[in-house]
Amino acid sequence: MASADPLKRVQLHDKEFVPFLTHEDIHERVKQLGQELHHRLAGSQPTYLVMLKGAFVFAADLIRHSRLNGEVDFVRTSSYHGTETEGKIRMHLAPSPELVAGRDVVLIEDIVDSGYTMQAFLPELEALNPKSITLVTLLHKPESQVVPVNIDLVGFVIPPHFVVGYGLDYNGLGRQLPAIYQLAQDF
Ligand SMILES: O=P(O)(O)OC[C@H]1O[C@H](OP(=O)(O)OP(=O)(O)O)[C@H](O)[C@@H]1O
Ligand code: HPA
Repeated sequence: MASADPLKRVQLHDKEFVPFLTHEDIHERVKQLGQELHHRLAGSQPTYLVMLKGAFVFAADLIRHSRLNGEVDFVRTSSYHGTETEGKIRMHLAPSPELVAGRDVVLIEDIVDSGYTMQAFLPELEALNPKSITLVTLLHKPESQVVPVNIDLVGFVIPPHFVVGYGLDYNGLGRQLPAIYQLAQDF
C-alpha cells in the first residue's frame, strides 16, 4: 500500500521513497508551464501528444492550464524495468499520422532521464511532418542524460535520483501519488 501523505515516506514494492516535490510545488510550476505554452502557441490549434503511461497526470493538468483549443493524442513507449533503463525503446502505441502532419505538436513527457526515449521517438515524430514540435517535460535529469535531446520547456531540473509520483512509477506502482518522491537509498 502507498501513502499519499506528502510528509511521509512511501513504500512501493521493495523500495522506500522520501518526499521531494510537494503537490503545491508541482501545481504552481505546471500552471506557469501552461501559461508559457499559451503564449508560445497563441492562435494555434495544437495536437497534444501525451507519452503514456508516465505523462498522463502531468498532461491532464498542463493541457487545462494552457487554455489552447487543441486535440489530444497518445503515444506509448516503454524502456524501464525497476529503476534501470535498458536503453532499448519499445513502441506500443504510435501517434495518429493525421493529428501530426502539418500540426503544431506539443509533445508532453513526464521525465527526460537518459534521453533514450526521446532520442528514439523524435525522429519517428519528425517523419510524420509536423509543422512544429514543442517538447515539454515536467522533470529533467541532466546529470543522468546519456544522449542529447532538444527540450523546449522544463518544469524542474532534478538530481540523478529515481523518482515516483504524479504519474511516474516504480515497477507499475506510485503513479497515483499527488506529490513526487525520491528513492531513499540514493542518499
Ligand atoms: O530519458 P529516458 O531514460 O528514456 O526515460 C524517460 C522515459 O522513461 C519513462 O517511461 P517508461 O519507459 O518507464 O514507461 P512508462 O511511462 O509507461 O512508465 C518516462 O515516462 C519517460 O518516457
Ligand atoms: O526517475 C524515474 N522514475 C520513474 N520513471 C522513470 N523513467 C525514467 N526515469 C524515471
